[in-house]
Amino acid sequence: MNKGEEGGEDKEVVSLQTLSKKMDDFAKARDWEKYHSPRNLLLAMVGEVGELSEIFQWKGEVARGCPDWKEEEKVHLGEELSDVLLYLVRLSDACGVDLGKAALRKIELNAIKYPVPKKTDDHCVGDGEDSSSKIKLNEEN
Ligand SMILES: Nc1ccn([C@H]2C[C@H](O)[C@@H](COP(=O)(O)OP(=O)(O)OP(=O)(O)O)O2)c(=O)n1
Repeated sequence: MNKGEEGGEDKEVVSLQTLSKKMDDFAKARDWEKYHSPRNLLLAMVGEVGELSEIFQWKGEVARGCPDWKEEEKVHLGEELSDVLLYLVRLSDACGVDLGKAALRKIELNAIKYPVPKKTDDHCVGDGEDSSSKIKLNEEN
């Protein structure tokens, strides 16, 4: 773990490598590596996504930042998000995929697929054209 360069002492940057190493140590110490096959890890992760979904089930729309949630609900949310992330990191390792590198590459691909609208397209907002024509303009680029 590294301290954030600009943050204070409490701003720790947690790397994917740190999580990966800790999961590896956790599994080795318990002799659980034999259970951590790609398929098992995928199923475990999907199970945790289900547990994460349960937290949101029947709540209706939730505002960004979950401002109305009780502290214990936020703690529970953090636990379920962590379970998903930890299994995802472990699954990537089990498949020989460098998740950090793959994710950075994917962000670049996303930016190519969904380019930022050109400034000339933006002027149509408030120029009397509706938003559907703006979307059309963007799609033509
Ligand atoms: N074979 C296992 C079992 C657990 N874990 C780790 C990864 C997860 O972070 C967490 C999952 O533990 P549980 O299966 O006990 O799931 P929960 O913590 O969600 O508990 P519960 O399902 O009782 O709410 O433990 C693991 O690496 N390998």
